[in-house]
Amino acid sequence: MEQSQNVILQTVNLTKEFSSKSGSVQALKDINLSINSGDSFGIIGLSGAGKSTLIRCFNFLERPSSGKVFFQGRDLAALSEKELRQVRRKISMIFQNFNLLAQRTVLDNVIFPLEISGAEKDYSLARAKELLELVSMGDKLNAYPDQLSGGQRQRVAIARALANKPDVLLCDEATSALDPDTTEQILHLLKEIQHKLGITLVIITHQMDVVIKACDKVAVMENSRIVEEGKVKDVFVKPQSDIAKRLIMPHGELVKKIDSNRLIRLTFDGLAAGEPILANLILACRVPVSILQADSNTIDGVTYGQMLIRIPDDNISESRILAWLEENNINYKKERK
Ligand SMILES: Nc1ncnc2c1ncn2[C@@H]1O[C@H](COP(=O)(O)OP(=O)(O)OP(=O)(O)O)[C@@H](O)[C@H]1O
Repeated sequence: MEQSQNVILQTVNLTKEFSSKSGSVQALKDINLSINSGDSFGIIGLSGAGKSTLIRCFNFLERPSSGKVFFQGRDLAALSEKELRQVRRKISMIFQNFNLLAQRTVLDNVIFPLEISGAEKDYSLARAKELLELVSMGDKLNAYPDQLSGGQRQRVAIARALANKPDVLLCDEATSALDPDTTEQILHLLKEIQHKLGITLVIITHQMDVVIKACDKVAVMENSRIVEEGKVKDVFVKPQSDIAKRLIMPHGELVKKIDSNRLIRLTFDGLAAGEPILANLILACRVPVSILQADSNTIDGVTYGQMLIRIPDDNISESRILAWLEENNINYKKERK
């Protein structure tokens, strides 16, 4: 299979079907995805979209029903069990519920995968200590998992996942059980590790915030398919699919509740975000406008924002406003109920 040298993980026409007593479920349909080495790649979707199944196919914890998965150009289906075990060491994983061994200390949890891979004792001890320093858990070597907070447990899980020097770290809702501050710290740690170790991150989440904070690229999943893919800032500023729009600005319920059909959503990029767009619009068009919801985020040091506004309920005001938005190159979309 031809692929760019930079591609580390690739799926080609990947499908996965589960059979159960109540019938079969198509968890993945025709997934074609290429992840480059060093990327921080987000996969976002609502519950049941197929994200976990997809990430589990990346290291063959789940075998595809059809299609291919390539890791560093190697077709995983063609590997022996032994080769697959070696590949799995290079594609490690962290989880929402941390999956630490409760009877082992922090240090022994990190040593565990090194024991399994047959590493020498002295090396394992030194490597585990070094990794626990890296995740700021060097002072908790002898603690047990149930003596730690969620954020600390995830730090230990990250250290453990790095033990065998993986090329890819798969993160399955790794921050979903954490509070917002701890989430931020863990995402910061993951980014730091990505830069320091040159590792590829694949982050599964249902939260757009996580993608914005930690990823450069994103694929949006819905009903077992990838419906949109691109750089995070492009998807954030101009989401194409309805599901991406919902995930970015979940105002569907709000729009339904508002007694007006004259709603406009503005999306603006870094250049415009600092400018008083609304004040300028009101001054230029001489119409009252109210903000119903506003949200902005900083990606790569540039602010991107969205705003849902209500405009007066008459055609003249509306056409004046739309003309002004066009003239000023501001992205907008009329929202319908
Ligand atoms: N082992 C299994 N047996 C049967 N059905 C399964 C199995 N694993 C997943 N599914 C089904 O496949 C679909 C996709 O599930 P998956 O867990 O991949 O979605 P998800 O996007 O990760 O959602 P969540 O965040 O809720 O886990 C769902 O309909 C789910 O019920």
